[in-house]
Amino acid sequence: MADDGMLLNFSIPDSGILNKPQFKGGNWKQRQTAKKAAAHWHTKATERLTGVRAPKAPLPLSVNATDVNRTELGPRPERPHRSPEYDNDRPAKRPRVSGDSHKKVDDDASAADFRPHTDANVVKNPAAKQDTSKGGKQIISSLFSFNPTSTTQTLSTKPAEDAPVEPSNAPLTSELDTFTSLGISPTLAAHLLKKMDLKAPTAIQKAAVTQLIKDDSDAFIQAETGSGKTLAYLLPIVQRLMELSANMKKRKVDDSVSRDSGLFAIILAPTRELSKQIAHVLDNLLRCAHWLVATTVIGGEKKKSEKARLRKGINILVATPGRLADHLEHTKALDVSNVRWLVLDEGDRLMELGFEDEIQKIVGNLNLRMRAQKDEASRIPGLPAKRTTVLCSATMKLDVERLGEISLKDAVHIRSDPADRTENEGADDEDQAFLAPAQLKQSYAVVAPKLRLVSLISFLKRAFARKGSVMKVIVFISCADSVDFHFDILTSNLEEEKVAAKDDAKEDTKKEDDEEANVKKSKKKSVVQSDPTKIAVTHAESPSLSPHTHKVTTYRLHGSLPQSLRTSTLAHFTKNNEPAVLLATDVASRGLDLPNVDLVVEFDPAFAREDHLHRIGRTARAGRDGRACIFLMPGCEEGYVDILKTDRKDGETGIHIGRQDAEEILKKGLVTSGVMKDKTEYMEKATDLQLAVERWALASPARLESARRAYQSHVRAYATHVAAERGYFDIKQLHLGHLAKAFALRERPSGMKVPGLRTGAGRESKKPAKIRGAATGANKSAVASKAALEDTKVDDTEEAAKMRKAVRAREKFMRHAGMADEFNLG
Ligand SMILES: Nc1ncnc2c1ncn2[C@@H]1O[C@H](COP(=O)(O)OP(=O)(O)OP(=O)(O)O)[C@@H](O)[C@H]1O
Repeated sequence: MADDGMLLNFSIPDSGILNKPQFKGGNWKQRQTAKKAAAHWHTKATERLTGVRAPKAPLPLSVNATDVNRTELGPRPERPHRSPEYDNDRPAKRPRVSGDSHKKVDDDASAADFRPHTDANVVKNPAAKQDTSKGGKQIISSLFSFNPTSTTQTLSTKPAEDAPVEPSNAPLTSELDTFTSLGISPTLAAHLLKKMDLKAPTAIQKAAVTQLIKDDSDAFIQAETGSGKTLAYLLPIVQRLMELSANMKKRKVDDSVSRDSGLFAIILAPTRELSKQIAHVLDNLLRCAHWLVATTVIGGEKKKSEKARLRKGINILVATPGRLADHLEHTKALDVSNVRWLVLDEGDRLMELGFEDEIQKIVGNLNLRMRAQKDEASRIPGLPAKRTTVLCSATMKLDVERLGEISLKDAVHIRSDPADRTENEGADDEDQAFLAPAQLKQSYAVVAPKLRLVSLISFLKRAFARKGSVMKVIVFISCADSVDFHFDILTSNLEEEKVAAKDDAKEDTKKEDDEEANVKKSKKKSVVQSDPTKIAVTHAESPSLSPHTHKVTTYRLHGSLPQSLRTSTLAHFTKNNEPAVLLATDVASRGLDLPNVDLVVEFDPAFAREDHLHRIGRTARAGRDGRACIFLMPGCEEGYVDILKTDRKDGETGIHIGRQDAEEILKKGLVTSGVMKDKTEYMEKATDLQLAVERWALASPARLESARRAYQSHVRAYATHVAAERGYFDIKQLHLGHLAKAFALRERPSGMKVPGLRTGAGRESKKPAKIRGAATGANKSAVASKAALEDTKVDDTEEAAKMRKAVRAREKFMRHAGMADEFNLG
């Protein structure tokens, strides 16, 4: 019988066509797994039978009649098929067009990074994606996508000139310019030559020594960095005291000057480090006049032992203002009635750090004691009747004038003799003395925020690649937290992290959706290094910077470290004859004379142009060669190059400042073979490095906290550029999401919380009042400062007010960031 047209009409019972299996035995987990597997198999089998796709949850163990009948009505509209990876790969937001990304400054920035990847924007990291395996949302974005483009890229730069430049701060070369020709005694001159290896004076020494030996007028000394200002004021003081001693001997009034004869000279310096350095130069000088005794009183040292030294008798005192004012009030043994020389070194810095009150107190006290002594007529024979005050400062602006009013009377302005210097012809008169040394080779690197960290590592790797080419490097970073973070990164073994990252990448392609496995894997493979920010460690070998041939040591220095540690760190860095890099805040920018510094890197630009000149002045000292490179981000920061160019006039075009791009830095630093396998090799290496750094940070909560802290402090510091320069460093233009990547962070800026410290540094509405205020201020002043820069007629008082405002903002920032100690307030 033909069965054509015959209909089978049966329905499937509610209980399903397949029986629900019973699971017995094993533990709970095994039973659950078996149950799930059976359910899955059951569903698939039913689907095959009925042709209907079962809804995902809850999993039915049977298909009922209604579902079958539905097939007659037409299939239920199906959801589009989603691959298991779909959830991970799906962009969280509509992708923005490349180049837009830097415009939006909130924590959205991070989200903007995770967009569907294409070959064009992703090199290695398979898609910028959210990774939830480590708890909390993480954003793993590509390093090379959506970076802002340089605004000055197309402008051609003048090629570097090979013509040798005459050093501007070197000792004079004329045979007539000797120390004795300036009035220095043959004994002292011989000591300078034989014991200190100083053959001839520098231009500023010639001018200052001649003036200060011949008369007792007050003086204002202004000269460029590394030109020997310390000896310019120390030599005449020691010479005069040696003369005094010789005269006393001749007259047989007394044996000679000894430590009991009284305190004759005080030198005030803004920082403890600088005070110690001055004291060290002085001690070297006094080796030829052993009867003269010098000491230091500086903040951070034990007052009791300082008092004991003062009681024993002192002739020359080097001090920080706070500590000296304290001793004047509380140490009876400190008699200042014989003080005839007062030196205020780094005067602008003294004022910037708010030492005005202390200096006023000190000067008042000295005046009072001198007047009292006049009445007693007990003056040491030969001791000048008048006190000479010498003020050394980079600039003669603003607060320095005020300091001059407090301390100087009819001062002589001492600068390098123009006849000895052929440079600077076009420089304006006021700033003539404060310029970068002529022989210093300057450059700038345009690096997008995401690429900052890998670029820094590459830059340093390249610098130390060949043994002996670069011995010492100083990297300036805006705040202590950031110094700590970068120190931890550079002293960690990132290679091990890279291996772990590669293994993970392979595994990830196999089992991308297995979260549980990922968590276990990351726990197992994360190489747990020593915990960061162990305060006692201030130097360590840097595996990522050390080539096979030699080791590179990384140091850190900032004001939050205990004084003893700072002193020992500087001493270690100074004595180290092997390649070394010092990561430092501006605590190392002023006056410090660290030998053999070949290169200064301003990873974070200075808060003001003057600070920049002081920083780069740590190299190219006393006629030696030196290089300096400043990192700038694409966009408004690039305009800062114009400020750098006005530094020293060189014909009509200004100085030549070389330019480098991140791409070039990464290629040179990471592709060590020198020959790239393909065009993207450097990108792969940079991505590996970045992943290693991120993995390093994720390996311990302490590291993550240190990274967040560094990031937040960095953002805060960014808001404190001086008003006149805030147009170039506009916090509103700062891409916080991209910047977070340079701190190894995979979090949205708004989600960051650092225990006990700052809260949210991302979304504007969530910013702490401090940042909000600063950003708004920055915004307003950006307009004002741009106008100020354009308007050359801005008067001094207006500029002074702006500068004061900026200084106050910076002080506030320092206090807020727990950096009051940054400048060693004595
Ligand atoms: N006449 C000289 N001949 C050779 N070297 C000198 C001479 N005078 C000083 N120096 C060296 O020059 C270096 C810089 O000196 P110093 O620290 O006094 O400079 P400075 O002008 O105070 O710099 P800064 O403005 O950065 O504080 C020191 O290493 C010092 O030994």
